[in-house]
This record gives sequence, C-alpha cells and structure tokens, in this order.
Amino acid sequence: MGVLSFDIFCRVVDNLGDIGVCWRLARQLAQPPHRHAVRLWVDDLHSFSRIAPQLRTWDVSQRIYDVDIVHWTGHSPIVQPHAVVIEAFACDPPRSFIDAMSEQGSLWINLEYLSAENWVESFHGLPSLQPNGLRKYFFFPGFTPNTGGLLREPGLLAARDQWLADPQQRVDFLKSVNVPDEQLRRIEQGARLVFLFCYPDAPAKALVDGLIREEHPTLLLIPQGVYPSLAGHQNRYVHIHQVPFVDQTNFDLLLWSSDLNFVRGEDSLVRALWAGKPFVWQIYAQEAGAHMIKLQAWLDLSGYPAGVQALMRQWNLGDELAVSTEITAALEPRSWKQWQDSCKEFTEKLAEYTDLAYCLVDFCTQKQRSG
Ligand SMILES: Cc1cn([C@H]2C[C@H](O)[C@@H](COP(=O)(O)OP(=O)(O)O[C@H]3O[C@@H](C)[C@H](O)[C@@H](O)[C@H]3O)O2)c(=O)[nH]c1=O
Repeated sequence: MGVLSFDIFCRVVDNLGDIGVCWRLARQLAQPPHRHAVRLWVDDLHSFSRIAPQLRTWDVSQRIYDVDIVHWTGHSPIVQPHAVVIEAFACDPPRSFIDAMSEQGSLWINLEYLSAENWVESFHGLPSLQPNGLRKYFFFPGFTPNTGGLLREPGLLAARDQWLADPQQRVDFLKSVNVPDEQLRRIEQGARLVFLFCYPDAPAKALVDGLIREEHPTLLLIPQGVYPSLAGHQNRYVHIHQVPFVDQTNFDLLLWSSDLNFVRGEDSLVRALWAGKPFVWQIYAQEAGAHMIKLQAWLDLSGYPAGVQALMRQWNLGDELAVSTEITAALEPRSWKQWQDSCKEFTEKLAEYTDLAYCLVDFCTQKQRSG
C-alpha cells in the first residue's frame, strides 16, 4: 500500500472519547509502519491536553508524534485538503473546507461510533451521495471481520506480555502514579488492584460495599475527578487512591497493572479488551435506553459467563443491590477463573482480526484506485 495523506476532524462533544479515538488513530496512521501524512483538527485543545500532556493549548498548530495538530476554530487557516478527509462521528467539517475538498477530489470518510449490533456489518463501507459529487463513505469500527475493526497498535499484545512478565515494571509504574509505599507492599503481598473509570451515575458505592464484604485487601485506583465522592467510602479492606490523568500509553499501563478494570465509553473499552484482564464496561448512555440494546449485542459476542454478563447489565442499569452481591459472586475463585479465561479468549479472538488503521488504509486505497 502506498503513502496516503489524511485530514482528521474532531469535535470534542463531551468527555474524552472523541479525541481519544482520533488521537490514537492519527498517531497510528502517522507512525511506522504506516507513515502517512496526518493533520488532526481539534476544536478543544484543553480536553485534548488531558490525555496528551505535551500539547501546547495556546498554539494554533504544532507537531507531536509526527501528527500535525491544528486548533480547529472559526479562523483556522485555509489549506489544501489531503487526499483523504476523515470526519469523526459526523462532526461537520467547515463548508469552505468541503468546497476545497470538492476541487481537490478528496475522499471523504465518516468514521462512526463503535457498536456490536448486527446492522453495522451491512452499513460499513456504504457510500453517502453528496450533491457536490464528492465521494463520501461510512466507516464503522466493529468486533467482526466484516466491519472496520478495532484500533490496535502493531505489536501491542506482545508489548503487554513483555511488560507483565517483569513485575518490577508494574511496581515502578504504580510508584510513578503516586501509589504510596504502604499500598505497594499490600499489593506485593497479594492485595487486589482494581481500576475504576466510570460515569458519575455508576453504582460505585455498591461496588465498594461488595468489595468490603469480601474482606479481601483491595486497592481501588480512580482517576482524579472521576467519582470524587467515593473517597470517604473506604475501610481497612478497601483502600481508595486517586491517580493523576495520564497519557494514552500510561493509561494502558494502568489497565495492564490492575486485576480488574472498570471502563466506559468507547476507547477505554477497547483498551480493556487488549489488556486481556477481567473488566466491567459502562456504555455511554443514550436516549430511551438504546445503549442497553448495544450493550446486549456486545455481550452476545463476548462469550463471558452469565454472571459476568448480568453484572455488566446491572452496572449499567445502576442496580446497586444486585451489583454489590453479584461482584462478590464474580470474584469467588471458580467464577473469577472462568471470568479470566473468557476474557483471554475473547481478546485473542478479536486480535486475530485486522486492526482499524489497516482496514481504513486498505479501504481508502481501494476507493482511490476505483476512482
Ligand atoms: C482516565 C484516562 C483516560 N484516558 C483516555 C482513554 C480514552 O482514550 C479516553 C476516554 O475515552 P472513552 O473511554 O471513550 O470514554 P469517555 O466517556 O471519556 O468518552 C465518551 O465520549 C462520548 C462523547 C462518546 O459518545 C462515548 O462513546 C465515549 O467515547 O481517555 C487517558 O488517556 N488517560 C487517563 O488517565
């Protein structure tokens, strides 16, 4: 495949998922083995800087990890569009830019949200007719080979295994996110490490109650600003520690370090999958409970034990009573082993499929050839 050039437009609607996905994709396309020219337009550099601390929020343009980053404002510079323009999550590139794309004959891709629903396979890759003659296509990420796949950097799983094979790396990393020595000693003596990244309506207090009832020493790591009210809920079994926001590489290390992860949205779900550890997913809520249909479609593919699937539904429904009892049951040694095995299996199956960046490059190359 030859070298392509991409513009990626990202509007930060809320939270970090939009920029999380775009930044990961941009870096992957720009770096080896792909090495395409990539320009990333982002309307909110402040949110972006939470997951990319080296970003200069006051700069209109800058280059990081071989990606040209442009602050997308009403006054963004007029430039020639690249051969492929990716509009993330229907974020509406500026009219003047679309006109320039038309002159340039750019290929226009609408990168959609991730879903495991069946219809995704039939909508992936469909054209969307444009009055100005531009070629625009829907590109759907997904969990099956007939979709656009999942973002996964080359060699990610091997890097994870190498990192996990050296326990000192975990200790050093946990020190770097300020886990106190006393807690590190507890972990070395067998305390469980749980990472919690959730929305404010998650039944997190019920989770802590369940963990306390289990009477197994546990360290619960929570990113700063996520569920601050939980801090007062610890006791001698469950200790809560706030970790700073880290970049996406270190975010993986948080997931790899933990025995059990709680993740949310879109990108952290995929990272938890690649971690290969047991996790509970809180899906981004939609109107009229549409997200519960999406959650079930994904659970149907997962092959996770029935108790784990029930726990995920209860976590998403905010069913406190059920969560506090179901978590204890899921951590009971036999269930825990089944949960661990099913996670490894699902991760290995998904890792056999082509990753999103390759699927995208392949798709764009084919469309360019067919003119
Ligand atoms: C806590 C933390 C997160 N992250 C990253 C991981 C992910 O890339 C990103 C979080 O994104 P998500 O996991 O998708 O969860 P989110 O809830 O922040 O994003 C959501 O935004 C909505 C607008 C979308 O519609 C949702 O589908 C979803 O993507 O933040 C770090 O890099 N460092 C950190 O310390």
